[in-house]
Amino acid sequence: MKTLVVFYSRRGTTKRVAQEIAKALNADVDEVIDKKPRKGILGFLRAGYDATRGKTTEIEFEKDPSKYDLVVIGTPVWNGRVTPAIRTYLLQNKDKIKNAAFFCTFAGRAGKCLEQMEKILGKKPLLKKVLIRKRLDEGIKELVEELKTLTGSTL
Ligand SMILES: Cc1cc2nc3c(=O)[nH]c(=O)nc-3n(C[C@H](O)[C@H](O)[C@H](O)COP(=O)(O)O)c2cc1C
Repeated sequence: MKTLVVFYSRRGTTKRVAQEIAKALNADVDEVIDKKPRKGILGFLRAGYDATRGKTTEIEFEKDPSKYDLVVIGTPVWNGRVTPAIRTYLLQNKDKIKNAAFFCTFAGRAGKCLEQMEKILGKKPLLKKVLIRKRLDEGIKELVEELKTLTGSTL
């Protein structure tokens, strides 16, 4: 059963989750790069604005999701929403994703991030998980267990 973990991360939190679950599941990892500058105060402000407006962006990634049975997709929450990078990834790859699982990392309010991802993909993910930053270790442990159950039984 081939699993790919795809993520976007501005500050490394979502990256850490993606790397740890990929290791635990023996899965491949692919980082989505947002070509728009997101660093500094201007980058931060633009990030929130673009997420709120539902903007797409220019992205780079390497792996072909159609080669996998399950694609786990992770994003930070920006203004209660999915990031432009993962919005764009989902739009570009929705026909190539057979089965999806979603997770997001956030500081205090996950908003409608995961619901947005589901809507963009156009089908129900097999699993949805929110991970609050202050209890990240706990969240990673739970997510790994849930994904192991999923990959052991459903696929
Ligand atoms: C532009 C911007 C908007 C954010 N909006 C929210 C939000 O609405 N709710 C929340 O809980 N956290 C919000 N955060 C915090 C991030 O979701 C959180 O720190 C996340 O874990 C960062 O992931 P990363 O380190 O992979 O970039 C926001 C962060 C940024 C940069």
